[in-house]
Amino acid sequence: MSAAGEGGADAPAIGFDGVSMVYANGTEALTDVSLSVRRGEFVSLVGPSGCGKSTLLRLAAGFEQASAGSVRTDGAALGYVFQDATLLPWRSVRRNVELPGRLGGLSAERSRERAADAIRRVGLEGFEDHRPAQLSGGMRMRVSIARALTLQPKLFLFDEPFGALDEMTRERLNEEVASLFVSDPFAGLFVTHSVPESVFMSTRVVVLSGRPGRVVDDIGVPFGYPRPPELRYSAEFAAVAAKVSAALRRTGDPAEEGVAV
Ligand SMILES: Nc1ncnc2c1ncn2[C@@H]1O[C@H](COP(=O)(O)OP(=O)(O)OP(=O)(O)O)[C@@H](O)[C@H]1O
Repeated sequence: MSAAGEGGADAPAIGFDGVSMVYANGTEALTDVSLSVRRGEFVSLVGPSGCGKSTLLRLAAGFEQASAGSVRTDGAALGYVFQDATLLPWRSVRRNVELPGRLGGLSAERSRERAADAIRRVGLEGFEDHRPAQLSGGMRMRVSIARALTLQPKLFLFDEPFGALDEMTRERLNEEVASLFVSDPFAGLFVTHSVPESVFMSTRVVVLSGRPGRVVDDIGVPFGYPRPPELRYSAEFAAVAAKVSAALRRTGDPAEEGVAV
């Protein structure tokens, strides 16, 4: 059972309480997950492949209904960035980014303004008239982030958005998303298979067990923002990453081998 759009001024942007999820074919994806994320918190979800990370995001977005427990949001605007940029190939960058505003009933002028602002925030000024095929993978992902930004999300869901990118591009995009978070703190829920990425981005890293996923650890990351790129090479950073890796090892699932450390 789930209920969305409830809670007072101090309510978390997203709260899972005792959530279990069994798909119609009988696959048990999640069991008894309780977790909440407030604005100003950036929470990464890590865990073995197939442990239900994407399922949690889909529940947060209301794309799926939990089989048990409750999923509550504070009703504020939500942004979702998928693993693939999922752009319309025949539309320009500008027209891709304008799309959610138009579909959401904004005027053409307001959609244009929001799109221009979002394109500037992700550093794609000058590429407005390009089509997706004319962009690099990293730029396509920036378009996808800009498209979500036009909704002015207070809850931002990221489903392993940078997994397909090379390391340098991925690190740059990590820094850019972190700076979007600093400039207008949303509640972030970020799925990744990369331990360093989870630590670099987050205020907390939540570790899920193998399927059916349940929370096995919730590790605070004691660094402020903005985070300099060199942070990744510090002893303090390595210590937090080691904690996350150790928690993943405790999940005892062979799929954990797929987790980059
Ligand atoms: N619509 C669906 N119907 C049935 N089973 C599903 C459905 N969606 C996901 N599953 C199953 O639920 C489990 C959890 O899937 P989910 O995609 O949430 O895991 P994940 O942790 O995000 O995986 P990965 O890390 O590999 O992306 C998997 O076993 C998957 O096959």
